[in-house]
Amino acid sequence: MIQINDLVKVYKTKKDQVVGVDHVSLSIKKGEIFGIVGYSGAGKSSLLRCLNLLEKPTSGEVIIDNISLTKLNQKQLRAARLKIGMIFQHFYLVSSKTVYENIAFALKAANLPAKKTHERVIELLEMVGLADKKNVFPAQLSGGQKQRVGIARALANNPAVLLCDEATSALDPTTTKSILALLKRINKELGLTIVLITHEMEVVKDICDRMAVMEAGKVIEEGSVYDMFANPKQELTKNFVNSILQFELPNHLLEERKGKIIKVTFQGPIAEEGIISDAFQHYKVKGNILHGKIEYIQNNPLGIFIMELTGEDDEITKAIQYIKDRTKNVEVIHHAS
Ligand SMILES: Nc1ncnc2c1ncn2[C@@H]1O[C@H](COP(=O)(O)OP(=O)(O)OP(=O)(O)O)[C@@H](O)[C@H]1O
Repeated sequence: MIQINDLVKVYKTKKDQVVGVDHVSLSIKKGEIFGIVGYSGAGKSSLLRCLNLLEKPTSGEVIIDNISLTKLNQKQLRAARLKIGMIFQHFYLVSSKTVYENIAFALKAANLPAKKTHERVIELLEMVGLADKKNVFPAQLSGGQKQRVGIARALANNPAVLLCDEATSALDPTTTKSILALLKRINKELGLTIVLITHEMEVVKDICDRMAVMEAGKVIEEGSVYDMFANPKQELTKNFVNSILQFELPNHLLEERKGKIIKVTFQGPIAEEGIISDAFQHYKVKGNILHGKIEYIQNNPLGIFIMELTGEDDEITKAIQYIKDRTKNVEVIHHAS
């Protein structure tokens, strides 16, 4: 659906040049929700804005729905852009127009008869749950409602792709959840491909199917959201995952322990099985859970437990092996000295 080939964006300033996007290649499938995460300055906005050519790439190619956007002339690009909706952190609604007019304005380029425009605006307002707000001005809306107008406007021309630029970053956690639920619903109902950029891993965990992590203009890791949570490889990805799974134990707690401390990650349905209690039954080992959590990522359980094992060294080794054989992911994080 979206193919990004060796994309580079260099900003030239008077004195020097800044690389915003550094040789990025990505494939985003039709109908998926793809998240791009990274800290400030990583190049997320630059990459997203290159996807609809709001920023002109310095080199490389962007192909959407088999059309190479980077090869189009201005007129062709204007037509192609109608198929790419975009929403923003700060909504960018026109303050002097009502909700209805803000949405109708987006339909201007489509040159629909007035009746059709009216029907479409009403349909969009219903889709985003704002039918009763059609005559109010943006200043009278909450942040979440403004973003709903932004979504309705972005969907006006039936786009195939929706680009979301930190769309929930200005919203409180409850409103964020409701906007994410709306995005998920339109993704399912309309088969819309969604690309979102965010610095919040929670957003990715809630609605994305796959994700990429960016640092210094480059994509340093990509994969299914579940795999990235279960088995992050790069330090930065681990930091993002830890921002949700927060499993750092205080040093003094580690120092007070007498046994071996292990971190076990259970993937998929296995998280629901009693592997640990089985291990304790089979071997003369006592376990003390120091931290534990089961997260559900796209309805798949991912269990992470940190525990102290005490007993004979030999028995502990066997118990660890028993758990390892069944979970594949056991890490000894501390030995008592
Ligand atoms: N118009 C511009 N002119 C010059 N440099 C720019 C411009 N836009 C972005 N940059 C630079 O490109 C790099 C990537 O910025 P970008 O805004 O894409 O990152 P980001 O990950 O989206 O960060 P943030 O979340 O803070 O927006 C940064 O070093 C930034 O300073």
